[in-house]
Amino acid sequence: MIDRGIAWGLLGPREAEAVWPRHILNSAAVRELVPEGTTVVDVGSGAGLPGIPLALSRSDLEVVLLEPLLRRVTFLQGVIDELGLAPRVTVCRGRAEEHGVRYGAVLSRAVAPLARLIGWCAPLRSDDGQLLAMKGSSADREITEARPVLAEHDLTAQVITVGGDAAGATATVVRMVPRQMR
Ligand SMILES: C[S@@+](CC[C@H](N)C(=O)[O-])C[C@H]1O[C@@H](n2cnc3c(N)ncnc32)[C@H](O)[C@@H]1O
Repeated sequence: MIDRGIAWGLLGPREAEAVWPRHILNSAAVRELVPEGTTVVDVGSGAGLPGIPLALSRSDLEVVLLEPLLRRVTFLQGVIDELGLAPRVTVCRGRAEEHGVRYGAVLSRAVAPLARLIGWCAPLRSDDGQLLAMKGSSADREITEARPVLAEHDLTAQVITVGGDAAGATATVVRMVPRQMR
């Protein structure tokens, strides 16, 4: 699977060794924050991150991988078929701002600065849903920059570090919920 990701240009050749900690375990770490049995959209899924590791580690979730680029959508459909994840996991070709479906968890990793991401993702959140944006060390700065957009959507943001169990990978996630849900 890693070879195929490199062949398809979805992973750098020098990234092969780091795939487990940097991509797969980092992605799976977000499972701690996703409520049981909910619907999830992975916005800008790319090579299936974080949606595929999340779906593999949480069989209670229905996961939609949302991705605008045809080549990546074709790759993702191949991964879903090979891993036997259908119909629980599906791929949808499209852009977040045009998707128009609502989910319990709107997930993203390395897609856009938080302020832009909120504008795309907030309309995809169900009434009791949350936005989960996987970010690195820029999380606090991005929250500060996104304050006007957070207010516009009546959302509050919190930085949470997840993972760090025996597998060792951690992830920094910005969790956004309506002010009254906090
Ligand atoms: C840097 S890649 C990250 C892929 C993956 N999430 C990861 O962590 O490796 C960003 C992805 O977001 C997708 N993307 C860009 N704009 C988007 C939009 N408006 N809606 C949905 N996906 C978008 C791109 O096609 C690309 O696959």
